[in-house]
Amino acid sequence: MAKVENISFAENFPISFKELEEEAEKVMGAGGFGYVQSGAGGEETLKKNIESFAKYSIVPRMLRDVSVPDISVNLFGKTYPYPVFLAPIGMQRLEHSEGELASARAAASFGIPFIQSTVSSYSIEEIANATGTSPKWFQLYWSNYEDAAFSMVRRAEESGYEAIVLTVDTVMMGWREADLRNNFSPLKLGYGKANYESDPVFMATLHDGDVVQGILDNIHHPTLSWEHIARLKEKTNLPILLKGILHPEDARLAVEKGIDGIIVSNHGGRQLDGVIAAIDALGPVVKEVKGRIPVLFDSGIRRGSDVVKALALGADAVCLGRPYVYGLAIGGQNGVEKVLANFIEETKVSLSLAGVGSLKEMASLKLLR
Ligand SMILES: Cc1cc2nc3c(=O)[nH]c(=O)nc-3n(C[C@H](O)[C@H](O)[C@H](O)COP(=O)(O)O)c2cc1C
Ligand SMILES: O=C(O)C(=O)c1ccccc1
Repeated sequence: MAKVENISFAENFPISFKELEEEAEKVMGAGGFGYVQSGAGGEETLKKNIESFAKYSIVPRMLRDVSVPDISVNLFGKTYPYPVFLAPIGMQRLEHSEGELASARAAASFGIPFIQSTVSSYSIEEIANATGTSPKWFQLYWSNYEDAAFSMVRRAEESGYEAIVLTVDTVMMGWREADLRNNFSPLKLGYGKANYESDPVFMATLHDGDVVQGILDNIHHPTLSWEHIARLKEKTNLPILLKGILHPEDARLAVEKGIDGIIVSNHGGRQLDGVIAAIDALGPVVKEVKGRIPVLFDSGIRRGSDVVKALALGADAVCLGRPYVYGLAIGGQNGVEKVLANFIEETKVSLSLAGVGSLKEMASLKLLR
C-alpha cells in the first residue's frame, strides 16, 4: 500500500515505543495515561512481556533474493496486505476526540483489520459508516444479560464486520494499582458506552435509564464457560476467535469445540499479574494447534523485529495495542498511520534481512533461545 512509502522522517513524529510513550504522557491526563500504560498487580507480566522478546535471537539466512517482500496474509478466506492488525482497545475518546473513528480510518488506509472493542467510544454503526467496506472485526465482552451480547454480534454482522473476537481473560477486571491510586475508571466516566446506549436489547433491560450502571452490571462475567461459546456459535456465521489463550490445553479445547482462531495474549499484562510472557506461550500453543486454525498474537509487540519473532514462532498475524493508542493520543488518525507505517516498514526490512521473502517462507526462519 502506498502509505508505507509516504513516511516522512523529517516530521519529528516519535519513532521508538519509548518516545511514543513519553509524548503520549504529555498530551494525556494522568488518569488516562496511567490507565493505558500500567499493568496489573506488581507489573511482573507487563515487564516480562517486553523482556522476553530478547531471549529469542533470529538466525538469518543470506543470498535468497528478498527484493520484493510479500507480507500479505490470508485468514478466513480474506487476504490482508500486512500481518499487523489493531488490537481491541476500549474507550478511545480517552486518547483523542475522534477515538475509534480515527484508528479505524487509519487501519482502513492500510487495508488491515480494525478490531473494535465492545466498550468503544463510538458504536459499531458509527465506525462502519466512517470506514465503509474496510476490514473490521468485533471484540465481544459477554453480557450477563446474554441477549445483549448476541444483539451486538448481530449488529456487527449486519454492519459487515468479518469476525467475532471473544475475549476470555477478562471475566473480571485485573487488580490495577495505578487506577486505584488515581481513582480512575473510564467505564464509570462513560467513555465506553456507545455500543450499549445504541443497543435496543440492552436498553430494554434498564430500569432507571442508567446506562453506565447497566454496563457495570453486565460486563463482568465470572461464570463464562465453554457452554456460552457453544451458544455464541449458534448465533453467528462469522468466524469466532478466542482472545486471551495462554495454555496449550485451552488451545486444544478451542480447536475441538470448533473455534475458528486463537489470539495468544495476556491482555498486555493488565489482567492476572505473574502469568507467562505472551511470547513464551506462543510456541507451545502453535505446537498444539498444528496449523488447524490460525493463531494470532499480542502483548509486548514494540517494533518490527518483534513482529518477525512472533511470526517465526508460528503466529499468523500480530495485533498492536499500546503503540497505536499512543499514536492516536499524539496525532489522531495521522498518528496511528505513522505508527503503523513504521511497524510495517521495520517488519519488511527485518524479514528481508533475515532472508525471508514472503510469509510462506516463514517456517524456514530459525529462532535460537
Ligand atoms: C488501554 C487499553 C484498553 C484495552 N481494552 C481492551 C478491550 O476493550 N478489549 C480487549 O479484548 N482487550 C483490550 N485491551 C488489551 C489489548 O487488546 C491487547 O491485548 C494489549 O494491549 C496487548 O498488549 P500491548 O499493548 O502491551 O502490546 C486493552 C489494552 C489497553 C492498553
Ligand atoms: O482495560 C482493559 O484492558 C479492558 O479490557 C477493559 C475491560 C472492561 C471494561 C473496560 C476496559
